[in-house]
Amino acid sequence: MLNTFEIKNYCHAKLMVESWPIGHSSTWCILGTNDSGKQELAQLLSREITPISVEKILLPAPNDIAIISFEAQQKIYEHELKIDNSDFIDQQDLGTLVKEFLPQDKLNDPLIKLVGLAHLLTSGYRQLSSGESRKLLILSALLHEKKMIICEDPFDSLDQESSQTLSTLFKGIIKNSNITLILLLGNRIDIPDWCEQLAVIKQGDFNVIGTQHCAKTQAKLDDFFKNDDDKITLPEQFYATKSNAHDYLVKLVNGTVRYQSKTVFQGLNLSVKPQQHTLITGRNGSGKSTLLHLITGECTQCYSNDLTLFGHQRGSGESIWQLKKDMGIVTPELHRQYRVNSDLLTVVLSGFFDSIGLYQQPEKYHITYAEQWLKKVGLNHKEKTLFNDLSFGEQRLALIVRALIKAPLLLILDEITQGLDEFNRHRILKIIKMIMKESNSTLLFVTHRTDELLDTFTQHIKL
Ligand SMILES: Nc1ncnc2c1ncn2[C@@H]1O[C@H](COP(=O)(O)OP(=O)(O)OP(=O)(O)O)[C@@H](O)[C@H]1O
Repeated sequence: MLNTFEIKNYCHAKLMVESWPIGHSSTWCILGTNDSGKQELAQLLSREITPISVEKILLPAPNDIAIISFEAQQKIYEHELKIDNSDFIDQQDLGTLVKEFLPQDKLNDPLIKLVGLAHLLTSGYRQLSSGESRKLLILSALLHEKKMIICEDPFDSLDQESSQTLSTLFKGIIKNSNITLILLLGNRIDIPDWCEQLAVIKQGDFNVIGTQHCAKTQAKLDDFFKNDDDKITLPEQFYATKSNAHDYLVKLVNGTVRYQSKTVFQGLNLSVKPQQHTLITGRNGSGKSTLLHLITGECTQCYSNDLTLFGHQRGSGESIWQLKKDMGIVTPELHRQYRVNSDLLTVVLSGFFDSIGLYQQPEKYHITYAEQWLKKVGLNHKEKTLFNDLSFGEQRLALIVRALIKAPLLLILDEITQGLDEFNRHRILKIIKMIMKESNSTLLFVTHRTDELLDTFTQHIKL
């Protein structure tokens, strides 16, 4: 007989589940805002947390459960950094290879090609783009035939085609297998139409609200996401941003980036004039982040390229730190790298000094600005919370504020809304739109989400 999964009267300091008849081979979407308890729910399912009391808990064995989330990706990345032996072996240590994440007897499985990872089997995990690493974890869970797959915001960081492929894949697999699929979502638009059951979680309180295609369920969902349209104004610094004295903020001529035998792009021309807000789109792995890393100096091939920033040719004396004074940067890479465990206020203040961690004494006005910004994104009550104790979405918000705080000439924003719930996403998009319309800052913006292709962008680069 097949097991049917169920939880009844589960009580934990941060989570309360009265009744959740999960069933078997079922599909669930659990909706909740950032820090609503979705993370704890995943930990409940994988038995990483222990309840104060529980009446009934029937779940697959922890080994039969896979959790795919930005937190899980971050943990793997940190592990990979720890085992990196590049300094000792005198060559680049690739770390764990993509193929080592997959069952060795299934390395020819057609699913690998279908999700676009076949050409990356011998790449190291750390070399993958954010979308590629997400696809790998999903693929690994499917090929390892986990009984339950819990996936947080599965479509965040996937390009349109990959999202479609994944959705079709999930739909087919669920129909023909014994997998129970639980999607933890922060945005209503991410609910796939094939998902049967919906539940919500708010401040740790979990409630089933019904089947998806039912008017009553939709009404409950609308009520859950009801929002008093909050009025946001830009801080004064944005109106005082100096304008750029040069014709171009960025000029890349015939740009090329290669890793060993792999060419990420070549012959790429990009010029961004002041106020020429630029949208960059393209498939996973097409080189969007690499292009931004050239500009931010993270990719050392900036020196072998004909690249001019704020009128300074790269490699002609101006240090990246001097150039970074005029840049505000948020990228998945920065989020991965921000591992100094300071409190939230300190993280935001570090934006004034372009540092990871804070090594300079901030002025009083810095602190006032930081507090004002935290209030604008609803995080003022958490200013003393350690960065690592914030949810992934809250960490992302903190890094966005860190980039905005000095009202820079150039804002480099790479998939910044990853992990944000729909309230926070719309709030950030509103701020971004105001910056484009009302200030002297110029945006370089990468996204996969079609509702983020704002009409305020004046240039669109497709890679
Ligand atoms: N250090 C490296 N060595 C080898 N390959 C790399 C390295 N860094 C990136 N790549 C590869 O270069 C390609 C482009 O990566 P990049 O992160 O720029 O893609 P992207 O367009 O931003 O993708 P996504 O939409 O998934 O974020 C990817 O296939 C990635 O695996």
